[in-house]
Amino acid sequence: MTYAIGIDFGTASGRVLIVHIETGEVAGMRVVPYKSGTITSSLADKAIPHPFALQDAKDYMDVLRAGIPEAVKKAGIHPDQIVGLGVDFTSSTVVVADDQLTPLSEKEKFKTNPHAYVKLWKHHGASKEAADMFEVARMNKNRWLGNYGYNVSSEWMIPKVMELLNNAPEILKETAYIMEAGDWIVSTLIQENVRSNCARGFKTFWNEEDGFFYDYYEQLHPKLPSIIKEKLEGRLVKIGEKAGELSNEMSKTLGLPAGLPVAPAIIDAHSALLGVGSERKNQLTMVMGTSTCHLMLHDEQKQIPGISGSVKDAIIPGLFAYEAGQSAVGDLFAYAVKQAPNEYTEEASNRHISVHQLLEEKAAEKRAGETGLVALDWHNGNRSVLSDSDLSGLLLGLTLHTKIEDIYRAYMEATAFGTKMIMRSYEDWGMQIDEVFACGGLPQKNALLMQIYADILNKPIHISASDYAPAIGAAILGTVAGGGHRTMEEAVQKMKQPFLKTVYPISENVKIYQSLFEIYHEMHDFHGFERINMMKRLHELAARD
Ligand SMILES: Nc1ncnc2c1ncn2[C@@H]1O[C@H](COP(=O)(O)OP(=O)(O)O)[C@@H](O)[C@H]1O
Ligand SMILES: O=C(CO)[C@@H](O)[C@@H](O)COP(=O)(O)O
Repeated sequence: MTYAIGIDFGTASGRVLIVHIETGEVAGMRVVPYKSGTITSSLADKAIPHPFALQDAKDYMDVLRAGIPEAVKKAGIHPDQIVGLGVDFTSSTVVVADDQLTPLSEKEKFKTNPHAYVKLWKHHGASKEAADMFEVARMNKNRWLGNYGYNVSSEWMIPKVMELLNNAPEILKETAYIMEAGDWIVSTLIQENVRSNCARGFKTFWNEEDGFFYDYYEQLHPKLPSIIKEKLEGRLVKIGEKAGELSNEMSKTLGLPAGLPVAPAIIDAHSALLGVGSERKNQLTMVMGTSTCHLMLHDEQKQIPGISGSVKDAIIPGLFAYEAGQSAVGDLFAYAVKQAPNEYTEEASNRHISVHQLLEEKAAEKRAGETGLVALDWHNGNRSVLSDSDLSGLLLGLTLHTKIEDIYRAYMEATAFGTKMIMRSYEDWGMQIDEVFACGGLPQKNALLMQIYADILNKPIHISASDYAPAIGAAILGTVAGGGHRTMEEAVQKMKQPFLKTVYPISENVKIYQSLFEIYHEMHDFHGFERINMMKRLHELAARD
């Protein structure tokens, strides 16, 4: 058996890869876009509230049903040659399901109820709940939040559970399981309610020693502890183990052997670390797509303010995985693309290139600093280092001569400045960064972007040759679950993807960007003033205890 299946569920599509377990070569692949995409305005003409970002779980099943048989066919292999299957998923992407694992959105009476649908990581309907949770922790000297950057994000699972409790009791009543979408897929494949330690550790305030923080939940809502017990529990499976075996029913649907070993789900960005082979400390990996996640590994746990968190064994057994992030990166560039004038869209269409590519080309004609613009990239809030989804973006320096490509460039620079803030936080807390890796959909699509990042971070950046590092990581987990390699380390060494190239900083640009970063920093501190002060106070308080 020489192949593994890795399935990466992103924000806009799912990607199924068939990967050779000795060489990491991708033998077959199928990308399946989600039919309903991200639902933000209405369900069957019924308007939904503004900050909602929903998906239909049916689209995930289509990725399996359409993607797996086609990827296997493209690879030209027999299903018996497959050793195991792994899944990675965006997170916290939350499914509510009945006791048969059927999502409640499939029930006729809930067809237009937004709370019955999948709540995507970027769903901001739980902002109030996240703020309330933060306040309760603050009143308790911040006791539970140290390993989560001293913050609560509305992107996480528990605020979303609280949102259901406050706004959708009718849904909660019929919900047997509240699940990470990754766990839901794996549970559906093996027909058993299982939960992976990766998303559970990062998104639900859980750790292996203490379990869930029930004393915290009690203070949030009297009903919350029992809801967590009833609907979030399930057999725990750790990264590097086997979750179970493909059920007979799913084997028929997917054309795969019954009993095929299935790995526990891993968060998409975390999986990418395995795919690029960044499995040691002192390496920073940027997974750049709709959003960016900044991952590191370390042998100690440090309570770094403003990051998304740190969890033991979440990526490589024995090491703490650290995550920080920016909640709008590709999305921010898409926002600029939408504002491009007709003449630009026509030019792009005549030349058979995307508007992104056209804007990149035009932006590359300007030198560093030439646009006179500095932007703050908080159009979808700030994930790190302030963790406040209500913060908004800024654009400074507009004139009547400013063109859309200037703004596009300013946004690229702003996201790189945001990454520099994150890098500084890691370094300030003794997490030395010797190497920077970039993967995800963006690095290969936009060469200017990566040069800007190298110049602003003032570090060489190794770019993965694969756009699909998370799916490779998932295939690595599938291989290990199926016994194709004995250890994670062995599987990573055999299956990791090569680098396409390394982009080096240009010293002239580095100097210019150092002064622009000072302006970005001032904008950051000015616009994030209240949040920064609150975090400083919390941190002092925690340090005194
Ligand atoms: N040439 C480009 N330059 C910059 N951003 C791009 C380009 N083409 C697409 N994008 C952005 O890439 C994002 C999708 O990234 P990708 O990694 O493919 O998906 P996901 O984040 O769902 O895993 C979208 O937000 C889109 O706006
Ligand atoms: O938040 C996380 C990981 O914790 C990501 O799943 C989320 O940023 C979505 O990632 P994508 O940009 O869709 O790849």
